[in-house]
Amino acid sequence: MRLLVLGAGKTGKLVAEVAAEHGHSVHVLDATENKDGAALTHPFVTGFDVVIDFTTPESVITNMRACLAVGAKMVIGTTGWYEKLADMKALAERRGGSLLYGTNYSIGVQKMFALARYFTTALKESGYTFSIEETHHTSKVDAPSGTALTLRDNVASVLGNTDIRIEAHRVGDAAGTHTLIATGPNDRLLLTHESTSRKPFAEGAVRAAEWLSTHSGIYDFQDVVEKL
Ligand SMILES: NC(=O)C1=CN([C@@H]2O[C@H](COP(=O)(O)OP(=O)(O)OC[C@H]3O[C@@H](n4cnc5c(N)ncnc54)[C@H](OP(=O)(O)O)[C@@H]3O)[C@@H](O)[C@H]2O)C=CC1
Ligand SMILES: O=C(O)C1=N[C@H](C(=O)O)C[C@H](O)C1
Repeated sequence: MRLLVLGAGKTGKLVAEVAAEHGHSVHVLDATENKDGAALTHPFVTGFDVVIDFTTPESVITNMRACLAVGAKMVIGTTGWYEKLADMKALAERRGGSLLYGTNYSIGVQKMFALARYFTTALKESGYTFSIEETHHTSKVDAPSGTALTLRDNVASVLGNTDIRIEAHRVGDAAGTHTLIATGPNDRLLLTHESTSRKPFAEGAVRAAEWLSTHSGIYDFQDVVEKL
């Protein structure tokens, strides 16, 4: 597969490494090479099977506008842009582009979402209230994390309301820790996922790109992860 990786930061670099390990041909564009999406011309983008984006909440919108408009297939890892999700879906539909987006490509976190639904179901009738804490590195630009928002959606789908507080912490180089807390009058239950490496994000994103290369449409990673 011919892969274009946008972003050569902490995660983009790992995505390129993993994709090369999987035998794909990989081209990476950093911020200088792709300022304001300048590199994403029609002939350039259509030379790739899938584009993977790990950039910033601002750049990813410009990148999606350029790539989806020419019918490209995109896997989006970047978080913090979801107020534009409906616009991007509409663009992809209009122009025949494919879009697979996910707040967390780690399989462990995807399992946590399923466990969170079970955890909430088991505790909701017993008077517990639910909250979320997330901890990331100090250079993270969005808060709360995309994963915390998806975790909240999973809990809310069981509770029937979104009354779930999220507390965000920024500490050192933390790769990402998410905890769902159920608080009762006399005790607390905690469900925690702690990333000890960024590699699983890259592994999941490359697997998502491999899957998307043979599918068309618009997908949330959590809805297709079991099919990869
Ligand atoms: N869904 C998931 O599983 C995961 C999602 N993420 C998300 O991915 C995003 C990136 O995270 P992370 O790698 O940690 O961040 P980094 O800051 O380490 O990397 C982002 C990189 O993108 C570059 N960049 C900015 N604009 C462009 C552009 N137009 N074209 C190409 N490159 C560009 C930046 O360059 P410069 O610094 O020079 O501006 C930077 O090197 C974040 O939104 C994060 O939340 C992260 C991990 C997992
Ligand atoms: O910025 C990060 O580092 C991460 N971002 C994603 C998020 O916002 O949930 C996924 C992971 O937690 C790492």
